[in-house]
Amino acid sequence: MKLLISPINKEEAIIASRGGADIVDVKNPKEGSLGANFPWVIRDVKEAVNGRQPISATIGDFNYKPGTASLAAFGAAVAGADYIKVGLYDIQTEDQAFELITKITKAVKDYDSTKKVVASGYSDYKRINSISPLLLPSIAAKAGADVVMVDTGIKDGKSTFEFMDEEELKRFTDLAHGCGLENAIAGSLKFEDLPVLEKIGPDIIGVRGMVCGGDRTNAIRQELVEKLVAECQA
Ligand SMILES: O=C[C@H](O)COP(=O)(O)O
Repeated sequence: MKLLISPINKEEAIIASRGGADIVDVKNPKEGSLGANFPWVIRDVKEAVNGRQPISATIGDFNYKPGTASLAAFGAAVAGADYIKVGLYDIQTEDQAFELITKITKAVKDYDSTKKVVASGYSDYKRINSISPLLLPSIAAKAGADVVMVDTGIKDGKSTFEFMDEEELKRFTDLAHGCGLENAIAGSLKFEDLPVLEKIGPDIIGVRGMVCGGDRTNAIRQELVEKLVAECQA
């Protein structure tokens, strides 16, 4: 399992990078679960990480605005993100999801076909009235994306495991792999979730709170990143 770690600024990005993250993920929690950060922050992080890891950047918890989303995705790609992540937040139908992901993918891949698009659903989709993440793999594959992800939409400390059990997360993983996509699982994951995550077998796990000592409003701690890297390699 690769480790995607979500710093909010350059200083935290350096800590995540030094600690051994596989992907350094730039986001802005003040603007939501997959809140977008500023282009200059993405650029700063890219420069600070200096090629040691790929950079990912979130473009927001989106509603059905394919034009706005594709322009944001293009901006994140130009700013240096290798992975461009969109959250399908206020998306109610499969057609809306398909169009949103298709346009984002076109915006990114026309610019640089090596960049990867990550389409994220939410494990707590029922409480935010979004579509089930289990619908995403086939839609994202048809739309040309590379990775499907699940995260929590509301960051109130409730974990993805409170909304989707091991069997559902395994189904999500198998569906993604069956469609030729990579998948990622995130959402207030804890160290004690690692054994079950190993069983589920996602390609990537995404964390912030876990490496901030349990409270994602605190800063990322290098020793916790190192501990996570060591436990994932054990
Ligand atoms: O992409 C990963 C998220 O930032 C996870 O954050 P969290 O572990 O605090 O829920």
